[in-house]
Amino acid sequence: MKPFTPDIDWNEKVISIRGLYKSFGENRVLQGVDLDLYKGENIVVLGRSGTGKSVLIKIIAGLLKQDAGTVNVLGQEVSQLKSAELRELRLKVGFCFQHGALYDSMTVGENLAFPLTRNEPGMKREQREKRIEIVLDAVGLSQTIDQMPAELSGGQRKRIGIARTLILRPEIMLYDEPTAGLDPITCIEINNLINEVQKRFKTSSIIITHDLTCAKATGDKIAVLKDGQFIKKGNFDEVFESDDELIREFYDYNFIQ
Ligand SMILES: Nc1ncnc2c1ncn2[C@@H]1O[C@H](COP(=O)(O)OP(=O)(O)OP(=O)(O)O)[C@@H](O)[C@H]1O
Repeated sequence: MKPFTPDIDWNEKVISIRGLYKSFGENRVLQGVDLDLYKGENIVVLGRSGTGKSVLIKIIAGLLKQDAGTVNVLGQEVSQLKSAELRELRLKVGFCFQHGALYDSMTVGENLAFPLTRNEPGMKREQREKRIEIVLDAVGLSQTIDQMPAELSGGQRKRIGIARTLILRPEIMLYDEPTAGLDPITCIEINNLINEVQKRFKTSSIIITHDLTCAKATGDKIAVLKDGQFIKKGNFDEVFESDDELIREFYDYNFIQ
């Protein structure tokens, strides 16, 4: 299990969700979700494919609108924000997409510079280069600055995707399936990186996954999503020491298949 994280501030919630509902036509995806993320905490949202994990983080990032319920992020009610306010908030909420979402025609350095030139146009070139240096160092890939994304391995692309999110210095990181499609050793490296980012950049994170090894390594808390609701929350041992049939089923599914 992940060692105790001393830096969590239990007095400050950075995300607070109450009574969240979201359907697509007849497909009722989220049916009364409550969740609190504290400053400095990593929460893993665990659930099988199609349970609504991505929908949840897209609502948090203001990319989708809920049908009912409240989503408070860094003190602001996301659904009430005007588009300029939402843009401001999104700079503080970094979204790490499943496939890294890098631009194939740009070098790694250009991919990293892009969010800065777009969102902080007044920034001096040296400052931009310094920021790029810092995030590349943080993900351990300084040597790739002039490479094209096609020349990188899957794991390296994920790292650069994380660096590109970090470059705007977000307070919250949302990781969408960070270990999907990676071999077990690379998964461990990504899990370690997520924990290093938490420590070094003082971020609070929601990590969505169906990878129990990732959940165990990165989650200060695990929240298991099933049938549109969280059926269990707690640290890894609290969740998985349970005799609850739904939890056992999920555990067995991960380790047997
Ligand atoms: N924009 C959309 N329009 C219609 N249905 C959607 C939309 N986005 C998601 N859904 C549906 O919502 C459900 C949950 O999708 P979601 O992508 O959140 O699952 P997930 O838990 O992240 O799964 P996975 O682990 O496979 O990524 C699915 O049934 C999906 O088809």
